[in-house]
Amino acid sequence: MILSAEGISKWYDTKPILQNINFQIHSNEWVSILGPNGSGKSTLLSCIAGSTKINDGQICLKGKRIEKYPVKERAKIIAYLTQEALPDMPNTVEEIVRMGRYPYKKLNLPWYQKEDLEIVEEVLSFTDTALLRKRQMSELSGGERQRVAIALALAQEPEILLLDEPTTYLDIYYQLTFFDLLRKWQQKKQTTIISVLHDINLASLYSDRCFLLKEGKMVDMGITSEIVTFDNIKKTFEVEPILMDHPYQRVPQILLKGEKK
Ligand SMILES: Nc1ncnc2c1ncn2[C@@H]1O[C@H](COP(=O)(O)OP(=O)(O)OP(=O)(O)O)[C@@H](O)[C@H]1O
Repeated sequence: MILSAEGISKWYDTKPILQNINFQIHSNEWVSILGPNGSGKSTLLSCIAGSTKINDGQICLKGKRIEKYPVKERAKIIAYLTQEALPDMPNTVEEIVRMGRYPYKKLNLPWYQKEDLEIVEEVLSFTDTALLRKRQMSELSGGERQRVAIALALAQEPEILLLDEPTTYLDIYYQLTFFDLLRKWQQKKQTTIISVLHDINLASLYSDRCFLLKEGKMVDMGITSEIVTFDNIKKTFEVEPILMDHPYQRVPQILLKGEKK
């Protein structure tokens, strides 16, 4: 087990945001966190990243409480791609992706060793950002920025990759390319992926397990095909979906009914 949460709760002022959340995540799993707007998904991810302090319970990373890790040590294990796009920085794409190697910088040695530059090349090519390497962030489109942010996270070579709505700015070509790429990366590097997703169909296609959150509580968790059910979707999102079996992948996919004109 690489990560565990025991009875975690979070509140702002007196408002409960996460209530008594428990889970265990194993190495090399892909877990998606699903739930309606405001259900606490991003907060949960931020707590796992160690960026938001919990008020109760504990989160353990490789058997040690997350708050005990020095930031640089934690960054070697966890990369966290937040919902906010990368800010405009006066740097080229290549320089930004190289920043992902910072946690590995050794005292009294230059920032980039040969292996750092090799991994930067690998992620630039993996994320299809090599052609953008000399461009400034301010010159990039939303989707291009998103791919640079992903490249930066991968350059950290994390054992756990936390992704908060990673497809927001991506068209369907890059959504699929990105998820296929992540799966390849996961197989190659044995990465554990935890993603907050709104797209239930993508979650169903790519995740091993799903957590279903509503109003800060865990409604259900388990193997994706057992979580993406009519009853769960209705109960959690208050929408009645049509559930279909994907003709090739044999996983559940949802269709929305909508009103006919
Ligand atoms: N810093 C904060 N201070 C006060 N309340 C907050 C703060 N951050 C989040 N919240 C509240 O916590 C609740 C959960 O927010 P969170 O962003 O975790 O939900 P979410 O499930 O990721 O939502 P979405 O799908 O809309 O992104 C919301 O009601 C939000 O307003």
